[in-house]
Amino acid sequence: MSGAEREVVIRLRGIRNQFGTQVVHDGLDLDVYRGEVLGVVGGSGTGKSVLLRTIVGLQEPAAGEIEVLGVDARTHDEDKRQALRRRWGVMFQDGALFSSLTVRENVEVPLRDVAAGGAETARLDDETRHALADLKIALSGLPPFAGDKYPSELSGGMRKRAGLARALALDPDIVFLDEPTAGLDPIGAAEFDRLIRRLSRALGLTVFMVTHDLDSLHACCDRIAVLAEKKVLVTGTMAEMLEVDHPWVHEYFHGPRARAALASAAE
Ligand SMILES: Nc1ncnc2c1ncn2[C@@H]1O[C@H](COP(=O)(O)OP(=O)(O)OP(=O)(O)O)[C@@H](O)[C@H]1O
Repeated sequence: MSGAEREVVIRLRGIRNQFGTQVVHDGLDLDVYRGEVLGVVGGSGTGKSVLLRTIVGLQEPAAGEIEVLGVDARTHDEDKRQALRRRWGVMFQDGALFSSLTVRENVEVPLRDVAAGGAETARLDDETRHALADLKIALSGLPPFAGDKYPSELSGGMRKRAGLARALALDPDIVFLDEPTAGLDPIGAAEFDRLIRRLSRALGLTVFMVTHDLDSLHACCDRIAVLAEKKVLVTGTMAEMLEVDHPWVHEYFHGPRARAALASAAE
């Protein structure tokens, strides 16, 4: 399907972010299509995490338009913003789990929030909420016993899966992942990549993934967006990235690590 026929679920236009005199983004545009896994890459400090935070409303841009699922994400209508927030899930780098809650209780947090918001799920009883949480825990590839564990009792990889389970709690249209494979060993990272790919395909999830991991780009991303020069410099498939004539992009996609990732993807 060509880009013109696909549904745009995230549309950014003219985004500007700055901290004091430091301009991180200026005139940044990006379209993300429904059902795709988009990998967002760029040098350190190019503003990948700031971009993610901007889309999910944790960072107010100095300028620009943000449309998510057809809704103006910068609307001042708090009800609209809340309704939109329920349609995406976010997994931060360290999982950002509450350490005093079990994994199941962590996954239940968004389900409780929805109930508190008085939406149609307000009648969720404890048993249903537990069952829904357990479903997301299983979907994220965790064993059933993980639900009763506290985050500190889990491995790094399991904590990430728990963070993913929480991000999936409300059956989101879009999942935002901030460096999901950082800190995982190569086997754990490859398993996580496969999980993301499977979930995206099975659930029709759109995935916005900030990553440094070239293996992940090969294994699970449909498209890649490169941040450089304060904007999205280029978007395209991995094959298209190999053709881009820009010093950072060339070094990144042709350097020794890229060659190793390409070789292992071909195995
Ligand atoms: N809350 C903040 N206050 C001031 N400066 C910030 C803030 N958040 C981010 N920055 C700055 O914005 C720039 C981009 O940060 P960001 O974390 O998005 O980079 P990144 O591309 O994700 O980097 P990395 O790959 O190293 O994680 C950095 O220079 C950072 O110091």
